[in-house]
Amino acid sequence: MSIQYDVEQLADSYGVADSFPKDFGYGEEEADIEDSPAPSDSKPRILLMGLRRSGKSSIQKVVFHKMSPNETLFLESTNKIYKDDISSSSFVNFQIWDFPGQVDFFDPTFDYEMIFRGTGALIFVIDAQDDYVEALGRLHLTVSRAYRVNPEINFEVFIHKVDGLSDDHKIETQRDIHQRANDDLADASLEKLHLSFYLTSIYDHSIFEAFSKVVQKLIPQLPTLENLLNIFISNSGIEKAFLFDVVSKIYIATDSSPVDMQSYELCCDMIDVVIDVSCIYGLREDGSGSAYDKESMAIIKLNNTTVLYLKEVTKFLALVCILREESFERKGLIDYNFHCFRKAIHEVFEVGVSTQRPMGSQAVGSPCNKAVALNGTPRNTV
Ligand SMILES: Nc1nc2c(ncn2[C@@H]2O[C@H](COP(=O)(O)OP(=O)(O)OP(=O)(O)O)[C@@H](O)[C@H]2O)c(=O)[nH]1
Repeated sequence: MSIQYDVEQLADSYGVADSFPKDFGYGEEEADIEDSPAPSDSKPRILLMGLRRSGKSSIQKVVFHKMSPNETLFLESTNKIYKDDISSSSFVNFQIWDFPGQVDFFDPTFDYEMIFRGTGALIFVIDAQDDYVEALGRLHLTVSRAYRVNPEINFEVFIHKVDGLSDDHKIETQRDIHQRANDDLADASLEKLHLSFYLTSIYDHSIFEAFSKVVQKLIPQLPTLENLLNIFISNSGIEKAFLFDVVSKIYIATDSSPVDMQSYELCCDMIDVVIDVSCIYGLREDGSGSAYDKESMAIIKLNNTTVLYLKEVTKFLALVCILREESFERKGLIDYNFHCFRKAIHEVFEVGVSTQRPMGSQAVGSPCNKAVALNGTPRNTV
């Protein structure tokens, strides 16, 4: 039995008009994209805002630059907006803007309208170990201003540094912040402004999980990716599958069964192991080559009859699956289904690329044929 028919049909029938991501693989498109990248300022943004020392730079460094959490203790205070373009190394085709806590961005010389107009998500970081009354005031001011400029922004609140709190305290803090923030919005007649809350810490996987959810909301192809994963796992006897952005360990999609933190952590750890081993033993003698390429795959058998299976999907994406040992006996079937799945994923994004380039004349990412949608995701103007 194979899933070839289903997934191909799905990919074919999916009229992708969006260009996310700009670069998903190898070959021709890549050269064009490299040749004419979109001006970095026109890329959709994820803003990191919050009071001083709330942990904004640490989040960005840990998630996108592999900084170890302990090293963040030595981070200096940010004193100007730091724009981080991570799209060259990651599937996540966004700019992350880290704001210095002390800047008054409502200063008249500060063009906040321009900033909010091109924003996909605004992450407001609140230090849960500190008194958060001032932070709540600033949260309200920030989101209400941003909402007036661009109501399509996703507003995400990271209740951060929860590693220092007991489980009960965490829940109580979240409830209290949720209640007060929404009361403030109701008082300002902004009930339509929706805030999403996450408990996060850089000392565990919660920050990666929260960032995954933020990024997923900005991926127009998400429902298709989920469908493909559902079809793949149900036809292959797999229990859970994540499509990972390898560099950041953000999962950009998973099947529709619930995510439990332990499975996610296991898969993250597997990516670390594969990349670390590959960096040490996988490169050529002169140090050339890549730690992650088309050949990348790994199988880890755990002592509880669970198997972890990782395979390369695109230059930036890996599929990591969790399955029982007995299902893994049908590895041939799984590999065949994976082959179809991989092809479908490439097609999903290829459709987006080809609809962007009539007669091959326009490079993907060219500002001429791409606009930023209201929610900040790249959108085809044709
Ligand atoms: N316990 C704990 N400490 C954290 C966490 N995240 C960040 N920190 C610490 O918080 C301090 C401030 O972090 P920064 O990332 O510099 O904060 P910031 O919001 O960028 O600060 P400004 O640049 O001044 O706006 C550092 O000492 C970090 O180590 C966390 O999840 N848990």
